[in-house]
Amino acid sequence: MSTSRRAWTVWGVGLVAYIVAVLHRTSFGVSGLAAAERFGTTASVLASFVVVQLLVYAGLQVPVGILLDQIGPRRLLIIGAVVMALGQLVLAVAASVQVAMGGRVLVGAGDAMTFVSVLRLVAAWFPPGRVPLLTQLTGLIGQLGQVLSAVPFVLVLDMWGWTPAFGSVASVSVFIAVLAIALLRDSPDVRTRPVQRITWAGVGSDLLKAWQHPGTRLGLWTHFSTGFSGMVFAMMWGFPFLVAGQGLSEGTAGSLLTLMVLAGAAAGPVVGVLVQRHPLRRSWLVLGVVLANASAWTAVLAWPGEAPLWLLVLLILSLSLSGPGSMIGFDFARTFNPPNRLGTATGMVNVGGFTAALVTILAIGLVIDIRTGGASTYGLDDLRVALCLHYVIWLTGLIGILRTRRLVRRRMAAHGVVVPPIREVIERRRRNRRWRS
Ligand SMILES: N[C@@H](Cc1c[nH]cn1)C(=O)NCC(=O)O
Repeated sequence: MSTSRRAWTVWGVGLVAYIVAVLHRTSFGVSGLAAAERFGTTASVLASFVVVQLLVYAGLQVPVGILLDQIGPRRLLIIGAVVMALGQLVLAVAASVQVAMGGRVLVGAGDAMTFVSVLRLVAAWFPPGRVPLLTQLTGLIGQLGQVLSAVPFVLVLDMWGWTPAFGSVASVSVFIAVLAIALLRDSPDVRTRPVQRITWAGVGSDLLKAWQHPGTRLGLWTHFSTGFSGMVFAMMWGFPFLVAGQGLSEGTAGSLLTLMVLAGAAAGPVVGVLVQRHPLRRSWLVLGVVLANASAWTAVLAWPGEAPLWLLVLLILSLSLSGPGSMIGFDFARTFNPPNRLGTATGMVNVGGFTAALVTILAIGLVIDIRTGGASTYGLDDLRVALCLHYVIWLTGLIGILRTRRLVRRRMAAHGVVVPPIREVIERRRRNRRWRS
C-alpha cells in the first residue's frame, strides 16, 4: 500500500475509534430514564456520573500524554478501546450505583486515551501543512458519536433493554481494538520504533519542558477559553436553559442543539483553512471566538425576559465555534513542541477546556441550588445569575492567552521570527492597495 493510501487508512481507523469513544462518552447521558429506573436513583446522582467521567477524563490527560510519548499512539489507542469495552460491560451488568459508577470511571479513562492518540497519528502520517485541517475534521466528525448514541443506541436500549444495549457498544470497542491491531502503525517510518524505557527523570524532564514552553500554555488557555462554553451548553445546561429558562418546547430545544452540531461541522473546516493559511494570526482567531461567544451570551443574558428565537439562534451559531476554536489549542501544542513531547503537550492542552467545563457545570449547579434552596425547579432568573459565571472563566482565560502570547512572541523574536502588530499589517496592506491603484 502506498504511503498516502496508508496514511488515509490510518486516519480512517483513528477517526472511527474517536467516533466510538464519543459514542461511549455520551451513551449514559441519553439513557437517563432507563438508568433512573434500573438503579432507582435521582437525577442529581445520575448527573454526578457525567461529572465523575469528565473528572477522570481531564485528570488523566497529562499521565496519558506522557504514556503516549513512551508507548506510541497505536498501543495507547488499543488500550483505550479495551478499557472502554470493559467499562461498558461493567455498566451492562451493574445492579448498583457504585458498580455503575466504576464502569463510567473506566469509560472516562479509555476515552482519555483516544483523542490524543488520533491527533498524534495525524501529526505523524501527514505533511505539516495538512495537519490543521485534518485536526479540525477529526474533532468535528468525531461528534458523530453523539448522533450514534442519540439514535441507534437509544433504539437498541428501547427495543432490547439495558444489558444488550451497553453490551453491544462494548463489542463495538472490541472491534475497534482488533481493527487498530491490524491496520494501525505509529508512523510511516518503516523502522520499528525502539521501545523506550520509562524513567521518572525522563518523564519529569518532558513534563517540565512541555509546560515551560509558553506555546503549550497558550494552547491550554486557548482550549480553556474557547472550548468550555460549548461543552457546558451541550453536555449539561443548554437544554434546561432553553426549556426551563426560555420557555421553548423540548422539540425546539433539541433542534437548536442539533443546529449547534451542524453549524460546528460547517465552521470547523473554515477555521482549519484559516489556521493553515495564517499560522501567525491563530491567536486572533481564538480571541474572535471568545468575543463571539461572550457577546452572544451577553445579549441573551441582558435581554429583559425570554429572548426572541432569532437571538437564541445567534447564540447557538456563536457556540458552534467553540469546538473548532478549541482545536487551535492543539495546533499551538503541535507547532511549539518536538514530536517526542507532543503527547505530553497535547494532553496538557486538553486539560484546559475539560477542566473549565467541569468547574462551570458544577458551579452553575451550586449557584442554582443556593438561589432555590435546593428545590428541584428553577427559572430564568436563577439560570441567568448562574450563567454569569461564564465571565469569570473568560476573564481568567483571556489573561492566560494574552500573557502566554506575549511570552511566545518574545521567544519567537529571539529566534528571528517577528510577528508584526496587526495594526501595522492592516496599514501596510492599505498603503500597498493605494499605491497599486
Ligand atoms: N474541542 C473538542 C473537539 C471538538 C471539535 N469540534 C467540536 N468538538 C475536543 O477538545 N475534543 C477532545 C475530545 O476528547 O473529544
